[in-house]
Amino acid sequence: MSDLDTRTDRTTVSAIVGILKQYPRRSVILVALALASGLAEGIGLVVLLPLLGLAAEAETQPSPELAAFVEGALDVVGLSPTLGLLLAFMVLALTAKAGLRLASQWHAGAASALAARDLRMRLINAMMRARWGFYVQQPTGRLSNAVASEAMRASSLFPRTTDLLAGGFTLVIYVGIAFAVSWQIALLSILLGSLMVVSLRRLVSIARQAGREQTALLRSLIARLTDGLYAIKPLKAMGREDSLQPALQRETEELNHAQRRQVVATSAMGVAQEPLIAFFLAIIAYVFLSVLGLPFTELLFLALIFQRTVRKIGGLQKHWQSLASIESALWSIEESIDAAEAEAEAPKRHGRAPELREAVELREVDFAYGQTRVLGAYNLRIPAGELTALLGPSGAGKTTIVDLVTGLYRPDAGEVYVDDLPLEQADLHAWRERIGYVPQEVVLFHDSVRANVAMYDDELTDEDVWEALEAAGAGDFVATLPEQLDTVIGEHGTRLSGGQRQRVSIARALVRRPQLLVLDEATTALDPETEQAVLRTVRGLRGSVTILAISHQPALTQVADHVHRIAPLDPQAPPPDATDPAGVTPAR
Ligand SMILES: Nc1ncnc2c1ncn2[C@@H]1O[C@H](COP(=O)(O)OP(=O)(O)OP(=O)(O)O)[C@@H](O)[C@H]1O
Repeated sequence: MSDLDTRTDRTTVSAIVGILKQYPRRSVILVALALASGLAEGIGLVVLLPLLGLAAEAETQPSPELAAFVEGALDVVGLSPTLGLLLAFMVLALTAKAGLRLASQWHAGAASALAARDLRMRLINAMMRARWGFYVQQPTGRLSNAVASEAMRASSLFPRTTDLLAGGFTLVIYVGIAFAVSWQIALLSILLGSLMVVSLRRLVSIARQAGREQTALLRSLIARLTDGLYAIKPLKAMGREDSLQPALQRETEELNHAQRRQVVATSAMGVAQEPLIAFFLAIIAYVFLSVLGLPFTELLFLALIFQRTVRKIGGLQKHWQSLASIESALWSIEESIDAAEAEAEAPKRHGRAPELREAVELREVDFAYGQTRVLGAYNLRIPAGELTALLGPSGAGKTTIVDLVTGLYRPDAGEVYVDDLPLEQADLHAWRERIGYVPQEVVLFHDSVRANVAMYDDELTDEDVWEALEAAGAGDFVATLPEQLDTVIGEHGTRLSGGQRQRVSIARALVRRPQLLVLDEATTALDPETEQAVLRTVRGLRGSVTILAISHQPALTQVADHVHRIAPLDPQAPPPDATDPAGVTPAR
């Protein structure tokens, strides 16, 4: 389950500290509210003392000093400790405590939503800035899961941390009161409370482990499901959807078990605390009444203090358990953010904006995917304003060349130049803004034709979109669609034919009038007539637009100004010399 389990710096404490440090102002407010509500609860308890004094003989008063302190405090403001006043005070204090808890929870809820938003935005921003290589390594479902479910689970660390702090403060106040009443009962509360924590600590680790398993399983399940849905058509067509099901079912079952274990551990914690506290109370009552012969009123108050203090200790353990069960969601989303940030490209507007006037050139470029060498000292010149065709068998490295030209990959050696500007020193974003790219696999959104062509660029008008559709040979069929530009084309454009999808994709590449148009097998799905029409349009763009086209189709070679043939590198062969292994054949 990756390094979620093994990184020793990732503890519940570091999760709490991390989240508090990230929101210092909100944390201070939350801590102050927690403190105030703890105080209010403490006051509610302390005014019980004179009440008991009123109810019983003064000498059986459990803590005469504390009672005298309350009476003195009331005296300062000119009030005497009557039954009505004390009861009113208690109700007021407990109401104030409830109000403060409400304010604290409201604030924690808002903070939690903020934390979820921030985690999501950090991941989304890091993903958008990441190199192409990052996406190649990631199942997309994992990232979707991080944005949707992990951010939500991780953000609830904030309110749970506040609950823990509030519980901690109240405990400190209770322990203080307990000491003021009787140091013996205070020590007993701490001792037996700690004993309870130690005996139930296994339930915390069960919840933590179950939380980790859920995080890992959700990650894997959503990634698998996303992949499966992407490929659902061939799976269905071949009756193979069932082959996907066992793994999905297994993970769903495991998720169910992990979730159940967490629920059982959480409820067992609450359930197990009660009898333990009752057992402790019974022993205390027996010892105090029968052995020490304490009056009942005193025992009542001491038992109340003991029970409240031990309950607070138990409450802290419950909050701790609840934090432990979700901390893995934070580690998982942080892991995705770190991975994306480690692959960050140079920031926008960094370097010189390339002006393509002469040519794009690959000079002595070496490139390998890990151990797979694809290009060795490769040279290619794509003259500005002309149509260059790149031919070669499958796997020869044509798409890799396109990815180097667009700066999606960096060469291992050699360089890509735009005129005389090495891409290394260029403003990559500005360069890509000048590129129109039609990928081998058409990727369309479940949205309107307009959105698919303009790609949500508000500066593009409907006229721009129609013009691009006409140029791509798509104007006629879009005009016949029921809602024309507003027609929603389905998931991945499934409501269109393959050729229609390809034309929409070409229109998308043309709509911003690129300087460099890259067509990666862009006309393969078109009938010969449409292909000819599109190629005529593409050819007509020469002069203002530089075109790099990859194709197996002879049609392209007939209209290209230059045809380059590339052969796959022999993995056994020594590194090639500086001559172009592909050979360069001017076609016209
Ligand atoms: N991300 C990657 N990781 C590892 N190897 C890769 C990766 N992408 C491509 N390759 C390998 O690099 C080689 C060149 O791939 P590339 O896609 O550039 O070929 P191509 O000429 O465009 O092929 P086709 O005509 O089939 O699209 C192939 O052997 C391929 O298996």
